[in-house]
Amino acid sequence: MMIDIDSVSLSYGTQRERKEVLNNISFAIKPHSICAIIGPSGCGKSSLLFLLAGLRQPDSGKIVVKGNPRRGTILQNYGLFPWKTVAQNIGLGLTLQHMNKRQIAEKVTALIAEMGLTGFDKHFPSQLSGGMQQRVALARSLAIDPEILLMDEPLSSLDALTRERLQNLFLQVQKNKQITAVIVTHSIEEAVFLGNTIVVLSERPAKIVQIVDNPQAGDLSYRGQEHFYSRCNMLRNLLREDKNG
Ligand SMILES: Nc1ncnc2c1ncn2[C@@H]1O[C@H](COP(=O)(O)OP(=O)(O)OP(=O)(O)O)[C@@H](O)[C@H]1O
Repeated sequence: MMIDIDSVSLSYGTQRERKEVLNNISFAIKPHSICAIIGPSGCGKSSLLFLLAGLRQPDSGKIVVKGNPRRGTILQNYGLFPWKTVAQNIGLGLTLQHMNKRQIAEKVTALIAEMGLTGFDKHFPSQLSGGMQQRVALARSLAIDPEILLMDEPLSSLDALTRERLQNLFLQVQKNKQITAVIVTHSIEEAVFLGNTIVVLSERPAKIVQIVDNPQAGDLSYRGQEHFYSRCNMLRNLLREDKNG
């Protein structure tokens, strides 16, 4: 296993006013696979991603990441710097690693082309559509050649077709570069299309409702298949049962 999440619990607040967010969460993520995390709004998905990114520590339990992989993270709202251009935003991680300027420029140019952003390198984020900003955020996290990519709603607020195009693009990159990815999503279809494993969380405090094995994920033709719809329905029922139950 690449990542082992073992009996993890987390709360916010003080002793007197504790808000329990994650309750005894355990699952494992295989190398080079995609794990989708889905659950009701506010249940604790982003908090779980924060723990995986090492930005926060659990109250109890542990998260073990094998080796010392390079981790790329895309937090909600893409985290782009508005005063930096597309090229500067994408090259940020490399600049921080003190890579030389020529190498950064080469890598950034290649990523800009890969993400279909050619001609926009000198633009600022505010001059781009939401979908383009999300591609910049994806390019920035890919620039450091992450072995693990952690993403919080990276494709939200896109129209359906742009979202599907970016999902396809992401799948191709993830396969080519053998990335282990975790994606937090509100979208049942996205979880089923991308997630080799789908972790279904309950209302807060989030417990595991089910861990769904989804071997067909990663196949670009999956969306059009009968089985895709039955998987989506199964997931919808799991989420609904939890809400009603
Ligand atoms: N730093 C914090 N301090 C206190 N409470 C917090 C903090 N961060 C998140 N919370 C609360 O913890 C709960 C879980 O938040 P989190 O963002 O993890 O949920 P989520 O499932 O990602 O939500 P959404 O689906 O709406 O993005 C929410 O009730 C939120 O208000």
